[in-house]
Amino acid sequence: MKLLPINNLTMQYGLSETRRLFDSMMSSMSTVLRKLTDGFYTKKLDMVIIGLENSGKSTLLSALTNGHATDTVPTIGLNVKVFQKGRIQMKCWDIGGQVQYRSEWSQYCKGCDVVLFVVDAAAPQKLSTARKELHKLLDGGSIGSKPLLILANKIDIKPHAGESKLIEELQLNYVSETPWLVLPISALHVTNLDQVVEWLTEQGKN
Ligand SMILES: Nc1nc2c(ncn2[C@@H]2O[C@H](COP(=O)(O)OP(=O)(O)OP(=O)(O)O)[C@@H](O)[C@H]2O)c(=O)[nH]1
Ligand SMILES: [Mg+2]
Repeated sequence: MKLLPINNLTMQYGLSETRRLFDSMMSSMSTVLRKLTDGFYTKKLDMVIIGLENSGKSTLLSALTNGHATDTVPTIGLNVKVFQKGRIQMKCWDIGGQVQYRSEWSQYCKGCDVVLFVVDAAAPQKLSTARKELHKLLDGGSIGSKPLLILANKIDIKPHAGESKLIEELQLNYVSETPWLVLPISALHVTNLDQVVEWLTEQGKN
């Protein structure tokens, strides 16, 4: 197409038609530019959610993606979901917590950028098993220096273990190579999930 100067266009098409052509050209250019810059700024973050069965992993994932919890059934194998938070595209692997799926955890930890470990803070009798499973991954080098977020879930149930009890029960004070943080949440009631998103977004920027 031959490009004509604006005054030639005006003579050929009239003022209002020239204006319409000009506006549509500018709008196409800005769409192209926006697509280019969006692609440039969007970052990707791969995460895995692990933890014992019934700790609330799938509830957490549904609350993160939908903004509210939905009914869950025990996960057979795994679920995967992709969702966007700000400029970060997050891909989340939610692996079943029953004994037969735990051997898969280490592979997914190795393949992801960050690890979310969910514990049922209202079930203190399960904390020693959670500790053994977590330390198996830490000692085996599957997490290494990847950021680890420990989510103390079900804080809506009373009583529940507080942060210092969890740190002690999970023996987190001995963990030095892996940067870790404990956050109390209720996936069911969407309590403190804004802090989870904030932490994830921060990791996605790095
Ligand atoms: N009270 C309470 N219940 C919760 C919370 N989060 C999850 N639950 C309940 O805990 C049960 C198990 O939740 P899931 O999300 O399916 O647990 P999961 O960790 O994915 O379990 P697996 O898939 O078997 O490993 C469900 O009945 C949830 O409604 C919470 O914050 N508070
Ligand atoms: Mg599940």
